[in-house]
Amino acid sequence: MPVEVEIDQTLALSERRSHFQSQQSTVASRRQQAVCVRRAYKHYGTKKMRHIVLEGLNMTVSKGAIYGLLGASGCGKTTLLSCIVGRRKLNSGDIWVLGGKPGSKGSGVPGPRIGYMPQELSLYVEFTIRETFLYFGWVNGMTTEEIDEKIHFLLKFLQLPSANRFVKTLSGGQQRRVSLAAALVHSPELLILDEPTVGVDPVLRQNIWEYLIDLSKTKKTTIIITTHYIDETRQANMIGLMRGGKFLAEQPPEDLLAAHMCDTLEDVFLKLSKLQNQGKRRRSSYMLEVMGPPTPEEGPSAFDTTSEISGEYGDNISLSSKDVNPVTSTEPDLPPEEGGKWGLMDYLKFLSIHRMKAVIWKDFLWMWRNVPVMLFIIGLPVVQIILFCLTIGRDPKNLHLAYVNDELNFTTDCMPIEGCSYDLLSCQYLDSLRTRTIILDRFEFEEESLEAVQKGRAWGALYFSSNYSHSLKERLEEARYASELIVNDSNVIVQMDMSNQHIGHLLNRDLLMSFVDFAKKFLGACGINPKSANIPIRFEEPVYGDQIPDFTNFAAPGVILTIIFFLSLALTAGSMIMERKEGLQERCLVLGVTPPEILFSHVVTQFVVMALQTLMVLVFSFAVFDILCAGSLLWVIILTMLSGLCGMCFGFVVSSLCDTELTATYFAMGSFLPVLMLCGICWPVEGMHYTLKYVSFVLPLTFSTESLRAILARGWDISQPVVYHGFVATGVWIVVFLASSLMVLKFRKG
Ligand SMILES: Nc1ncnc2c1ncn2[C@@H]1O[C@H](COP(=O)(O)OP(=O)(O)OP(=O)(O)O)[C@@H](O)[C@H]1O
Repeated sequence: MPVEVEIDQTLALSERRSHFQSQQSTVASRRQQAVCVRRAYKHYGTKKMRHIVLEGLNMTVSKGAIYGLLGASGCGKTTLLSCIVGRRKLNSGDIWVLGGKPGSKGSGVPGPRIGYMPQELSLYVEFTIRETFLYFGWVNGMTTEEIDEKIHFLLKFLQLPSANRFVKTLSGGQQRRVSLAAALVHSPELLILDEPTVGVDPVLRQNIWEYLIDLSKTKKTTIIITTHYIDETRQANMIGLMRGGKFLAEQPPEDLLAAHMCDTLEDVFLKLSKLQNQGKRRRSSYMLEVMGPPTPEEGPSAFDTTSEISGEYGDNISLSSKDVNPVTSTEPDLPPEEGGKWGLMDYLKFLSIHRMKAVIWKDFLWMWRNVPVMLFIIGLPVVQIILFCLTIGRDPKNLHLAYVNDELNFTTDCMPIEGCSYDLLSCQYLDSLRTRTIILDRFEFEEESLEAVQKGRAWGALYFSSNYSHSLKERLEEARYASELIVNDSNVIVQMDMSNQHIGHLLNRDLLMSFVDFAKKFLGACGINPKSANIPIRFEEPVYGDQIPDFTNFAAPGVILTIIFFLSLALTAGSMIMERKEGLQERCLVLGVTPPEILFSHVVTQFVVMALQTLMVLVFSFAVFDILCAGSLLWVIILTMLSGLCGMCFGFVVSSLCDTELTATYFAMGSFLPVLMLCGICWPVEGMHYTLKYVSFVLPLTFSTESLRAILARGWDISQPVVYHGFVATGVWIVVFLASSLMVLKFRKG
């Protein structure tokens, strides 16, 4: 049957026209509605790959109405709801919610005027039911007594088990009911429920609907509900049928059924979808079908396309002017129409104590419920510092050196020699080498000892000629008259494997120092001043540090700061991304918790963890492994904690930029090595390519590492520029990271 005939049979032309003509509205009248959406346009993706989700959509939800938002999966319902609660922005078009523009100053949206049950569970499953209600109630400014009163009713009504049951131990359906209850707990003016009846048995589903109807009648609560059980929305006052981001219709259910002569709303949806597919549902043609042509008196402007009709713009048969609960003069004052821009002072003013308390309590409770995870997080830096102290900077021991000593027959060994003896000086030198934990492997021929080095069995080959002792004696006694042959034969010939810089340098040092030791001992025994064995440069006690500097002490400041910085980064980014992925952050933001409140509560809770990590790391570094600390421990603690705070703030940036743990991990890993290499942690900045030095100066750990090194090795205090530069630079980075993450959190909501 043709469409126009169908509709003619159900609604008289004059009646239909009256519905449409009453739709003319002004901004003032739109603001009187609970929700009013006009010409909403929203797309995702880039210009090339644009995915249009809402296309000129109009929607009107009267105060106190139950509005069923129906449509196939992916048609844009959740997107529309996110725009309504102020968590996404339209690309164009207008939305008024409870009289104000969502997200504008003074609109109260997002905020406790709204109760939002998202599609995902969005609950802390480690909490009990009561703790869940306490959290949502406190965020919304309720007292514990008020919440407890409400819990009793909600548990009974939603057939939930004991309030002390953990959410994770509930069935899927029970968990969704807890989520629904969390949206109801503070009795909001506008309830937005995204598929609240999934997994709920038919009897309970009917109870929920009855409760919603009661709420809308007695408390004038406006309810927008999406569901896949289309026919349950017969009980709604108004239905919006959405398809492909457009409204096929926006009418009371009984009118829809009557107009399309269907028994079920599913049939209506199917019928309208077919019409849309045939391209018939264009406003220009369909308006004529529904309303008839304008009379000569009305003129062509009667159906002016800019006039106000709810439903899909230019593509609807809305009768939404049928107010369910007409607005009366007793309505509360409307928020300012244009809220104005949020300034810094507004943010500070909106740091609410009760919300901060609730969020901080929630974060601590989460930690308490995840004790093994927290122990791991606190224990991890300890393991890392232990590994560092046990592995990095210690001198390699038991290195092999091959030698050939032609002063001896291969069958005879060096015998101990006491006193001033010029015999077998090679043996005396070798004894001195052995005291340095070097393993000496004797070979008969030079080729064999060289082969041992070539095959990697020894780090160097030493050769003593057959008249080594004699030549050395001659060289000492004849000095300037010593012949070339004498000088050559008195040398120990050394061929090293220098492929490993550290080991090569260490053995070179040991070979030289062992010779000095041997010479001193020998000269002393022969009544000559042993000091004459020293090279003629006298190294006095160093001003700072030890005569033989230790790589552990050099690397420790950078390593301590890196451990604390990156573990704080990981903890913060991880927990923020987890909250966002599970919809917990979104739910929090819809309730009016502001980004600064989320950040500050994370700072407070994670600061405690970071302080414990710092304490453990410092105890192990200085008390257990005796890393040099010549300066004040107080400055060390403050600087380390500041670096941890800086890492946390960097974690905020990472988590606000990355959507998944994987991208955050790549981000963190990608920044780890550059920081390690460029911040002077494992090699002095002075050795870098000069362009990289400038890069190094704008990285967060460069100044702090230098500062900590100066405190630990030189014992300097905060009055020294090198030291206070580290504190100032870290403070600046904290501010930069915090500000950047706040900006990203504010603007990155689609
Ligand atoms: N952040 C996003 N980026 C890109 N596309 C998105 C994003 N969010 C949603 N979409 C797309 O927009 C369309 C509408 O999604 P939306 O979640 O609003 O649908 P829906 O009607 O709520 O679906 P369902 O009933 O399955 O929840 C979908 O095609 C989805 O893939």
